Order: sequence, then C-alpha cells, then structure tokens
Amino acid sequence: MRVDVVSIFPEYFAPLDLSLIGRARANGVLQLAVHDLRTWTHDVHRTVDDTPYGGGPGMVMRPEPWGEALDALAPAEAPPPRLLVPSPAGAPFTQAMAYELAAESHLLFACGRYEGIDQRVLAHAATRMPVTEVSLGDYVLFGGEVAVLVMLEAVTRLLPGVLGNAGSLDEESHAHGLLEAPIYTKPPSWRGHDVPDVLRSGDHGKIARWRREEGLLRTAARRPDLLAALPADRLDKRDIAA
Ligand SMILES: Nc1cc(-c2cccs2)n[nH]1
Repeated sequence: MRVDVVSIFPEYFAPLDLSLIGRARANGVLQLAVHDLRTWTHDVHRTVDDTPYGGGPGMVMRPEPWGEALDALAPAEAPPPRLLVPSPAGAPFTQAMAYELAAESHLLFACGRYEGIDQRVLAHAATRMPVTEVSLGDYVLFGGEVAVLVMLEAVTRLLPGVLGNAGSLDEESHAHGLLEAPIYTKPPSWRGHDVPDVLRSGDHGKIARWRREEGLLRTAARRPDLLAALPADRLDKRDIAA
C-alpha cells in the first residue's frame, strides 16, 4: 500500500519510523511519504492560510497550495488515490472503515490546520478521486496530524504480514462488532485476584463460550450502541440465554 501525507508539520510523523509501522515500511508492505504543504507555496513567506470569507475567528487554509499538492501526488495519468481528510465534521472512523482503507492501494491524507481547508479543495478533488472527511471522535484537535497517526496505525496493522500473530485480529475488540473478553496471564493468583478457572480448564469449547459471553456482557455494559448495531444473525439463542 502506498500512503502520502500532506501537512505543514511533517515532523509530526517521525514516530512512523518506529515499531511495526517502521518494519512495514522497511519490508515494503507500506510505502509512506510525508510532504510539507509549503513545498507548493511560491511566496517568500510560504503562506498557506488566509482570513475566512464571511468573517469569523481564525484562518483558513488557502486552496492553491493544496490544489498543487494534490495535482502532484495524485497525477491524472495514475489511478486515483482515496483522499482522506480528518475533520470534526467527518464520518466516524471505525474498525470497519480501517478494514475498508486497508484494502485500498493508495491513500492520500490531507492534514488541515487552523479553522480548516477551503472547501473547494475537497470539491475539486472529488471530481477526480474518492474523498472522505473522517472524524476520530466528537472533540476538536489542533490539526489532522494526530488523527492521521491514529488512522495509519489502525490501517497498517491490518495489512498482511504486519502483525506477527494475525489470529489476534480475529479476537480483538470491534473485530466482530463486540468488545473483547478480559484477558489474563501468569501467575494464576495475584494480590488475591485469581484467573477465572475456566481459562485454566483446557476445555477450549468452554473457554470460547466464556469469552463470547464475557464479550457480550462487556459490550452490553459499556457499549450498548454496538450491541444494538449487531446484525440479528450475529446473536444466537445461546447468547440471549446467557
Ligand atoms: N475528530 C477530529 C478531527 C479534528 C481535526 C482535524 C483537523 C483539524 S481538527 N478534530 N477532531
């Protein structure tokens, strides 16, 4: 997968040389390039923002540098990338979207700052590539960079060969729309707290049922919205009896 990121703070992405993302880049699973938006400015001050039409606080990111950046990174003669723009006004980023993005061959992230990017940048981009404004949650960040780091981690870990134990993807929270069950390791008893006996029983069927029931109970207690969103066929009668 190819990923391009455009930001006025490219140094925000230094952490992407570390850990599993760093390894994915080293072994070619992920080709990542971070670009400074000011590359596409031409004035002595390398200006990327201006005052908002209609008045109001703050500044708006000018369309011209973004237009030239997207022209350079999504050339007309190549298959178009998917443009992702973090925004408080975006569609919620979910594990389902992470899987969707992991199937793309080229992602292009635009990191907004200030009050945001002139809307015409997205409107023009949408004439030649898929554009998705994405929200990480109902809170406001200084800029899109942190959101892109989160999305890149969530997507990269789904790419083939990135996670050593790909099986863990199948059991983790949100893998099947539910929260995962509690997990334990040695010692069997610690400060008066014991590991549930079933997990030490060696009965894999019982263990699988316990984990499913515990995941359902957690989901019902902490995220009833996820339970309500489950397709009817995902909850069988044994679950309801639990
Ligand atoms: N979910 C979310 C995204 C954002 C921002 C993206 C770009 C500037 S602020 N805040 N909150």
